[in-house]
Amino acid sequence: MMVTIGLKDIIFLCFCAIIHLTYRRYKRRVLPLPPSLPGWPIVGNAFQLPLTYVHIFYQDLERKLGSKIMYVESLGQPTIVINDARIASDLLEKRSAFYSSRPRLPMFEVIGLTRIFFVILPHDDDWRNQRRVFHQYFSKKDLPREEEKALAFIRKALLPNLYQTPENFRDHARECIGGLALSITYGIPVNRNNDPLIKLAAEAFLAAGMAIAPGVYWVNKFPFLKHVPGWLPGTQFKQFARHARVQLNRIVEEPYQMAQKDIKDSTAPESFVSASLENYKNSPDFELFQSHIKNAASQVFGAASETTLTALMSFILAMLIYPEIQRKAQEEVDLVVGTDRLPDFSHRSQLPYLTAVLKEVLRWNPVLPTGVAHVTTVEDVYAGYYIPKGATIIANAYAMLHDEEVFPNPKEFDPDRFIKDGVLVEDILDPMVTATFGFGRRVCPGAHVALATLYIAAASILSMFDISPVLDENNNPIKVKPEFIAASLASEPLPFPCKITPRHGKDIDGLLAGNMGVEIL
Ligand code: HEM
Repeated sequence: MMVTIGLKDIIFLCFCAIIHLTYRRYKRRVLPLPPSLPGWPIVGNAFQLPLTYVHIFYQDLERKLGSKIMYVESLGQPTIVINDARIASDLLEKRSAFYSSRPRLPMFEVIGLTRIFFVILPHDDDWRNQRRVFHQYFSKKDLPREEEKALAFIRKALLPNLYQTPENFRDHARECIGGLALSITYGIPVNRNNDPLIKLAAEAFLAAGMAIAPGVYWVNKFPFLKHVPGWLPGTQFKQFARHARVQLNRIVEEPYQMAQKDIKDSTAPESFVSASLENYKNSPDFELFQSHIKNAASQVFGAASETTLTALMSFILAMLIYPEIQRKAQEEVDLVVGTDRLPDFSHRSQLPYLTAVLKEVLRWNPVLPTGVAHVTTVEDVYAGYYIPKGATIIANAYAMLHDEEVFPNPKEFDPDRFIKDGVLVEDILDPMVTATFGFGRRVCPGAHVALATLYIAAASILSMFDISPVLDENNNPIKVKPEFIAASLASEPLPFPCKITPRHGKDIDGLLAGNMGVEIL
């Protein structure tokens, strides 16, 4: 059927367009932006925004401006900061169709790898396809498969290593979590100690985390800096970017090629890569999906390692600083598990105090305190405020989880916020569900895997070891102040001394029988 458009229709369309444009201009002129710091002409607030502890700066800004939704601008780039979980949910979840893209990351452009990791992809088809591939494998109903692997890595790698060389606890935690991520993703053999891919990944993903973090690099604030020649003073970020490109390319390619070889040789156990390739092998778009699978795999490896490690290190730090809470959690584990077995996943639902401890770990030191920024794809109005199209949205998980009205005395580590008379309370914001893992369509799709890993690591450590302060030369315990990395996406605790010793009355050799001496997992 032919549709003819007459002059009347054209006039009507023009009329609608004029009304629409006038309304947009009206909104922009009449509606205020959210409360903001006064900025300078052209640069806006660029010089007022810090490069470190950005989440704390925005928490303080809330007090100055008296608002949990704020506006800052850097060289014309608008940013909306949200310090409240309900507002974040109203925008990032209820209006997720328009709040789910990602901002440009000039530092990643300098590195030259903007299309690989789907955490930084805009809200487009490549992102949709990679996220779909991810969900198909890591669905909640398949969690027992990941739990089994996590149990094996904790028992065969983390616990024996902590028993043999406890002073290297941070390296052991990194190797166990990294190895687990490598194994889940690629199914390739992993060395219990000094695996070269885990070492490479730690460096490469730290570099990626710094390139994504809202502070850290001036080029993310002043994108024109990426055109400045690398020989000029002050452009070390360009050398850093070259180095990061090589490392990130290697971490995308090397484990994937190893997995493919094992699949060809039929020696590969099931993994995200092998199952996903099998799943798409008859698809007419197989080649396209092969590249999605390779990229999504490096994303899984990266997203799972640094984050879960940060949560585990926060747990160890909290147990060190709050020994009475550690004792209470150990008593619960002993009561449920007994002293002659190791915890497994069947005990999880019977350990409410440990669950409260882990919620408090995620609240006390949010793993990604400023989350991962979203970006708006249309202009919008919220609570009478104008939200521009293309605005960066920072959902400040730290401010939400340290809100004094919800969590009195927020710097104190206190699991009793989440438990009353031995029962988990339900009428409080739950860090296992809200803020920690982000919001809306971009919410972390691996949260269930992360929580399972954190649970089994924490329960196993509590059941076997005491975490206590190192003694100084006068035999006095060294007091550790909780301090966290200032300039990265993940808030990893800074190195701290601590003693990890077998618990009195536990037959550690008996408990670990069959798990010791496994060098390749
Ligand atoms: C304690 C550990 C973890 C924390 C705190 C965490 C947190 C987050 C956060 C805040 C985001 C961004 C959400 C948003 O944009 O609103 C994210 C994204 C993501 N996470 Fe996690 N995560 C953790 C572990 C994991 C694990 C174990 C996996 C994989 C098995 C994973 C896979 C991903 C992926 C693939 C994305 C990108 C999602 C997208 O952009 O669509 N994460 N995570």
